[in-house]
Amino acid sequence: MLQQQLTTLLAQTNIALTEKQQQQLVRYVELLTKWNKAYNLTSVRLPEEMMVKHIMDSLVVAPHLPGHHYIDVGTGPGLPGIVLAIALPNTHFVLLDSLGKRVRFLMHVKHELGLDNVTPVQSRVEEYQPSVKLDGVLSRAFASLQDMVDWCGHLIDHSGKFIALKGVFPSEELESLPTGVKFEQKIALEVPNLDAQRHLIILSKD
Ligand SMILES: C[S@@+](CC[C@H](N)C(=O)[O-])C[C@H]1O[C@@H](n2cnc3c(N)ncnc32)[C@H](O)[C@@H]1O
Repeated sequence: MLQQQLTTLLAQTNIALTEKQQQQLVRYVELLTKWNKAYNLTSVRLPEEMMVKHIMDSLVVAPHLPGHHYIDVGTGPGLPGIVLAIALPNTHFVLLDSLGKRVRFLMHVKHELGLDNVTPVQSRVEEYQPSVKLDGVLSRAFASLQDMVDWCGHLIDHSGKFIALKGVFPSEELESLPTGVKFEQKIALEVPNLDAQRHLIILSKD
């Protein structure tokens, strides 16, 4: 049933996934549903709702990630990082969260899905030092753009990007960006069966 729903949703996008990738996404929703009861991972309880609000909402970011090394800051249960790691198997994602139980869940998902391209890390982002040069810092439901830039500035150099998944276009947040950072691009995202605005906001160092 979840597989059928995923197939129908994917048909409304230009994202092509193999059967294995689709099975991994379905299994991830099953794990989220199972462990949500014990770990309180997301306020979305129903798997069919997760498929739209979490899986598709994260998946539509995949075509907009050039490069091969990203960090998902405040990833929680792995959103968008786990979904993107499934969709982009040649790209590596550090999945960072300060909460131990969420990172334990991510280790379990990594193992269950055989995801070699994710590294779950428990740390406050301000204290984390990447071991490789990162192409971008991703975030979803994490912080204001200003806080994201303040807390994550040390993670990227001038070629890296800050990439935030937002709802309503964050005009006020963009007006109060810290100095040394510039707005590069906004991308309006279409999420099938989701009646809400979604934007990708891309910033870089000035
Ligand atoms: C609202 S949740 C969003 C989770 C996920 N990105 C999503 O879209 O569902 C924010 C997450 O950020 C984490 N977080 C907040 N401040 C943090 C910090 N300074 N460093 C690392 N993680 C942080 C929290 O533990 C929480 O899991």
